[in-house]
Amino acid sequence: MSGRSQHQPHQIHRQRAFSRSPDDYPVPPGSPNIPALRDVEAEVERLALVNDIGQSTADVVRAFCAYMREDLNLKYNVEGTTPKTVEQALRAVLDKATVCSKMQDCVTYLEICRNDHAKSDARIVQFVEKHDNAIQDHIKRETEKEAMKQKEWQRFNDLIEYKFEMLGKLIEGDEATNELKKKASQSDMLQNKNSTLQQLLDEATAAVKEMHRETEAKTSEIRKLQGELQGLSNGDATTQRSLIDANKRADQKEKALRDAAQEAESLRQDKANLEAELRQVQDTLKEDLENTRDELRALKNVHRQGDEKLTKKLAKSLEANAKLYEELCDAKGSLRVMTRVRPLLDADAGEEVEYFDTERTSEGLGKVQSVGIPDYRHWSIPAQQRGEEPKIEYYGDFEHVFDKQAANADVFDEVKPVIGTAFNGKKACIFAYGQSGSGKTHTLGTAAMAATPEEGGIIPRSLGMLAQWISSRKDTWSYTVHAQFLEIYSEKVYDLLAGTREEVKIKVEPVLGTKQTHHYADCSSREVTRDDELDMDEVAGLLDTAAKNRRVRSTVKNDQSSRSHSILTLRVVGTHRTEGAENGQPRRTEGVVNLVDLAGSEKFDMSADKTSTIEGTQINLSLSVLRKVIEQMGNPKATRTSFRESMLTKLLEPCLGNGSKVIMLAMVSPLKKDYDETKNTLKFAKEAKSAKMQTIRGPDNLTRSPTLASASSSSASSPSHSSRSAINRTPRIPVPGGAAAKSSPVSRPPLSRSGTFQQTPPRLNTGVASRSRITSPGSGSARTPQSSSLNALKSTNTGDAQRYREEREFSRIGRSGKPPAPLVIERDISSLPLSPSSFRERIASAQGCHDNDDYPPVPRPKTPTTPTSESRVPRPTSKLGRRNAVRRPSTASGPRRETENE
Ligand SMILES: Nc1ncnc2c1ncn2[C@@H]1O[C@H](COP(=O)(O)OP(=O)(O)OP(=O)(O)O)[C@@H](O)[C@H]1O
Repeated sequence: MSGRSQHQPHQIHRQRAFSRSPDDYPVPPGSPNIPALRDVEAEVERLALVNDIGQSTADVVRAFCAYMREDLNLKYNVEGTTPKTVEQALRAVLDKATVCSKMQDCVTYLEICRNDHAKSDARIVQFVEKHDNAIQDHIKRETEKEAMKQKEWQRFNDLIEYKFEMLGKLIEGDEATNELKKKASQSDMLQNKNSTLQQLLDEATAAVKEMHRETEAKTSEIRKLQGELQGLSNGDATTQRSLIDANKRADQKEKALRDAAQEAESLRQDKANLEAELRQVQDTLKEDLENTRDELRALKNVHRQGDEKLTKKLAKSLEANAKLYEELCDAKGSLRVMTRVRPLLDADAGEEVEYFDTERTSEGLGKVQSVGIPDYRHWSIPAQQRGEEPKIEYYGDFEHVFDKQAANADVFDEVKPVIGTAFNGKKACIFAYGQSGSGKTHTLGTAAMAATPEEGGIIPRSLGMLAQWISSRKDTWSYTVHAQFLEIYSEKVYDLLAGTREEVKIKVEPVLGTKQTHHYADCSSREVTRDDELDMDEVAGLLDTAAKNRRVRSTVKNDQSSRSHSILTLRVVGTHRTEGAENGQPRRTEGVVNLVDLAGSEKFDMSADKTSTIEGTQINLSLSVLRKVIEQMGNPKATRTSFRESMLTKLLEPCLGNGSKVIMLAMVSPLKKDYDETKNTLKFAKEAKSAKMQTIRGPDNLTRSPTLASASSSSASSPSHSSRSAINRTPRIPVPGGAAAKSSPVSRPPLSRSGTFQQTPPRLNTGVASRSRITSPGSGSARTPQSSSLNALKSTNTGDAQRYREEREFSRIGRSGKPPAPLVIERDISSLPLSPSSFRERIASAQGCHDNDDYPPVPRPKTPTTPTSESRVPRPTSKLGRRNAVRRPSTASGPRRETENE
């Protein structure tokens, strides 16, 4: 407290000093300490400058110095005071001042704060004062507003109340309206009711009126009746009379009733009589019926006996027919040549037509079947200028000439006797020759597509005939048929029925009893019979497969030109059911038919590509070899044959001789542009025809010694011959298609050690130069001819070809005598599409066209099957007329060509 009280005056003083600079303190003149004090002040300033001391401290020192100066000036204004003392005093003061200054600083700070607070308070007070008024105003205004709101609120409440009041009134009004409406509707109803009641009332009134009227009327009526009654009661004669009449009528009716009763009685009597009569008749009839039944039974027995006799007779007559048939074929010759002129097709529109004369009459011979075409080669220009016609060059006399109106059925009628001989155990071969597009495939029926079954060619018709043949002989014969379909393309052989396109190997086998060898295709054949019937589905499937597999190509002449030769071989083995069965040697026939669709002969085409050129060359080469062979066979001076020069003739070798019946179909185009090829084909046909005249002979006749040839042809019937022959020293494989294939019931050797012929493996290539390969489970690979050569040798000693087959069969089956495993045919034709008119239909349709009893064939009426072609080229009446007529329009719808009159 004392310190504080001490410092209070200083404090006040210092407060004043803060506001002064050192210069404000003047140094009293003459003061000895003054310079030292100045130093202190300077030092303080310096220290303050370098921040060694705080500003407040510096201020304190400065204030103190100033104080001291004053003090000194006041107290020590004496000379002699030493600066050292002053300085020490100053230093002590300074130390004290430092402490003080710190305390002073706090005090000052507090003071400042207090001042600031005071200022703030003042400002606050000022602010409060300043704003207090505004607040007061605001409160005042708010209060006023509140009052107004209260007022408004009051008004609003008043309004609401008013509205509620009005609403209540409105509701009351609605209720009143509804009430009114109800009352209105009630009033309507009442009105309606009222009007209804009124109406009812009106009606009732009217009814009452009516009743009144009626009452009045009744009353008047009653009165009237009363009047009448009065009149009646007076009694009159009229009523009496009517009563008498009524009585009479009643009597009459009674009488009529009595009469009717009498009649009914007599009728009842009649009925009883009739019933008795009927019973009598029935008894008599029953008796008759019984008698008739007995008679019928007796007749049936007689008929059965007759039937059996008839069946036997029929079988005999069938055989006699077949024999006659063969004789007919023999009489007609081994090689028969027929020509067919293709009709015009739509594709031929605009083409110039060749003239054909097919009705040549030869003096002394009557009509002969030949083909005449104008010899344009020798039709010189001067002759043309002179108006001369070209000379007609004739080719023939052929077996038959089918003109453009002939149908496939007509062709088949001509060739079917030959096919029939094959079914009966002979060999037959039908081949179609001609330029590309001339109709070979159409005639043979090998194409996959045929618009209708009726267009079916020789192949489907033959199969139809075969089916008929087998079924009609079912009672007496059992047949097994095997089929093989080969294709020769570029001198390579393929199996058309196989799923693959692998080349078939050609092997050579010796012919039993001869020095001959034959070629055969080493591939499997298909059995097409099942349950003693021709399996039509199987056959149709095979034909479809073959048609699909055959190589065809579009050429200038034909859209679907066959680029290969195809050979369908059918081997028909028949076993008689009874004849010889009792002693184990059933009568057996084995026939082969070959149906050959040759590739089209062609002119060399400069513009053709390499493949076509090679193809064409190969085709022409093989055809020329065939031509050469036929020529050699017809030439008695020929010493050799060219069978081995081409694959075609190699395979056809066995069926072109050795008693085989051959038909050549020479196909020609009707177009003038094909003149050269037509002439060429006709020339070949003419040559073949003359070959027939020389009696066709097989290669044996030409190349073998007469002894061997005869041995070959009669080996089946002369068992001793082979033993005489030198060849019995060499193992030989019998070729049943040779002499052994012939039907020879008498000389048949014992059938087999193991069983019947049904167990014969399906070998096909008998009679043609091919041999089937058999694939059966467990039997391993195909059996080759050499594998059974030992057995063949043994059998050769017996001299019987049939026996050799038996031996071979026996060895194939095995010594155990077990029958062979079933034949397995591996093929997959599921992916092949069926043709629109499938072979099945074509065969079935052909089946209905002929039966087995029509031998010799009855010529069918020649109905044109292609009316368009018929209409295109009408038959000319005269030769010249015909010649001119051939240039008529090619199609009915196509462009017409002017008749060219030369
Ligand atoms: N008699 C015919 N009636 C109706 N059309 C026929 C007749 N002959 C042939 N054709 C038709 O002529 C065309 C050619 O016939 P096809 O294919 O049979 O000739 P091709 O001689 O076999 O020929 P390629 O040797 O080139 O195979 C075919 O469209 C065929 O339908």
